[in-house]
Amino acid sequence: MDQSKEQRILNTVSYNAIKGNPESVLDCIDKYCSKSEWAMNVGDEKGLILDKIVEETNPSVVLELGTYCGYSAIRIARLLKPKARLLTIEFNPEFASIAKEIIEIAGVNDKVTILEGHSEDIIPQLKKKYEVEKLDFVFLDHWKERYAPDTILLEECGLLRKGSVLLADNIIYPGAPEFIKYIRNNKHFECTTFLSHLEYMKVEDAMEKAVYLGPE
Ligand SMILES: Cc1ccc(Cc2cc(O)c(O)c(C(=O)NC/C=C/[C@H]3O[C@@H](n4cnc5c(N)ncnc54)[C@H](O)[C@@H]3O)c2)cc1
Ligand SMILES: [Mg+2]
Repeated sequence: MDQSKEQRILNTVSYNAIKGNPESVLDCIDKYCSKSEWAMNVGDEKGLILDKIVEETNPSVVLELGTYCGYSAIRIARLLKPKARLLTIEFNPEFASIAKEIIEIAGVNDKVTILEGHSEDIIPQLKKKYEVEKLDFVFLDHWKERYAPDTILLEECGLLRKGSVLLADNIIYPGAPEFIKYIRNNKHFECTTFLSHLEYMKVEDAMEKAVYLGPE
């Protein structure tokens, strides 16, 4: 049976990237996905916006929804301070195992834990099972119609604190209209839109940053 695109991405990383060098893994994926096969990594252009917001926030505990091949997990983890950690949720077992290998090649596996399963099942377990108190930073990049319900779930589970930062990919393309409707007219969030482009394409896209202001 011929290989999947994600397996081919792992092959090119394993063959071409410098082991233990996260930048070289990111470059390798970006080159492959812009030259050979498009894939839904946040990419180099939106990646720079992600970098800046992660550096400004300097989070200790990060949650990512939608690991895919691990590109944004590596992007975030490489910027985290020594004790900080990233939990990333992925329900597709093939993607989870490919991401695990790519994250190991990048050398950031000591900071990253891949939680295999549906976000709606795992988020309620974060406090008790994964010893999370509060989330400092959440990157949303999974199915777009899950952005709003999962944001509500994070609030309900008491995982957000005053200043927690949510960053959502693709709010223009493919778009996350329910999430935008929910978050922008919500007095508990302070929103900012970062205009950019769809990864590896000339198509308009954007990321939405939403800072949680607290439950009152
Ligand atoms: C046809 C087409 C292709 C690409 C685009 C453009 C485009 C550009 C982008 O940057 C995109 O992020 C996307 C996009 O659709 N992303 C969805 C990403 C899902 C990943 O997350 C996983 N997952 C999905 N729901 C859950 C869930 N509840 N719990 C746990 N894991 C979940 C999946 O297992 C995948 O690993 C699309 C538009 C149209
Ligand atoms: Mg995306």
